[in-house]
Amino acid sequence: MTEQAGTASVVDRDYEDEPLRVAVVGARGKMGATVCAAVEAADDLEVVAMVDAGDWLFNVSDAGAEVVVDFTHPDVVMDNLRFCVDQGIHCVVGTTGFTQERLDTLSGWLEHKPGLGVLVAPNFALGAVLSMKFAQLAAKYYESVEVIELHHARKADAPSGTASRTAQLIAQARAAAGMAPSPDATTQELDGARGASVDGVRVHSVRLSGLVAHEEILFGAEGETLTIRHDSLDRKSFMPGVLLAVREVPKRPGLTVGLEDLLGL
Ligand SMILES: NC(=O)C1=CN([C@@H]2O[C@H](COP(=O)(O)OP(=O)(O)OC[C@H]3O[C@@H](n4cnc5c(N)ncnc54)[C@H](OP(=O)(O)O)[C@@H]3O)[C@@H](O)[C@H]2O)C=CC1
Ligand SMILES: O=C(O)C1=N[C@H](C(=O)O)C[C@H](O)C1
Repeated sequence: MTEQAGTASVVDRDYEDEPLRVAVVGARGKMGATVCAAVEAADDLEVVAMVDAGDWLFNVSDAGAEVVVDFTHPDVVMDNLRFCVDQGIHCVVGTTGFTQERLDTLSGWLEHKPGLGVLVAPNFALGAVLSMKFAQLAAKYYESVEVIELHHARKADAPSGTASRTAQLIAQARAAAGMAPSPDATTQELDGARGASVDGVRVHSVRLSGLVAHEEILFGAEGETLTIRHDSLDRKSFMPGVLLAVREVPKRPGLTVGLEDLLGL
């Protein structure tokens, strides 16, 4: 992907009856291809550019895109966003790898672009967003918690962005409630057997052909357990959330993280 800073300002929309012009970056990937089909099928949206690895990113601005949807790779997404922000193009980002440092960098860029919106969501599936919310609610009632995420074998990153975010939200809820760490008497373990610690919450990653995207949040207390499970069985499950974000992001200046606000959660 070729990147070059531009100077265009945020596009003002005064032709509401025309379809919103959308560019998809990562368009030949599993998610990108599904997004292209979903956008094309929506009467109020149109795909004006499809860009993938090795393509010229200026195709996006040359095509007059108003919103870019990025489903690429954690290694390249910040460069893509830098370009889009410089060009004044709103962004919907599904690509994972967003640390707090990256989000802060993005917020800093947006301070210089009043009116420009970027939405970053670790998961666009309704059930995944609800699962995170339910987990936040349950967190303070259970002394034990662990997260298991299960994905297709071609996934680049582990743990998943959704599992990391889930663990962070649980950790915040536990800290706010003044809870001690989950009990764990392990003194001897094979490396990795207890998963990764995300803000003190254990996260386990399974990679298995045949799967799409799945997550279980396990809570435990004396004499009971609670399991919250979500399954994306098809990438179409992400599309209502992606399309909602595409329609909403031009109306939401600054950085929005997650779909919760858009869903009224
Ligand atoms: N937020 C959500 O709801 C969801 C998020 N995701 C995330 O989205 C991302 C993509 O997932 P997925 O579609 O499965 O991955 P894929 O590997 O199938 O697709 C990524 C595509 O991006 C291309 N690409 C790589 N670098 C660039 C670049 N610099 N510019 C443009 N295109 C580029 C890749 O090309 P090449 O293969 O040649 O490198 C590939 O075609 C991941 O981070 C994943 O975790 C996935 C599902 C849902
Ligand atoms: O790579 C995937 O497939 C997915 N990635 C996102 C993540 O890492 O959380 C969202 C979903 O789990 C599918």
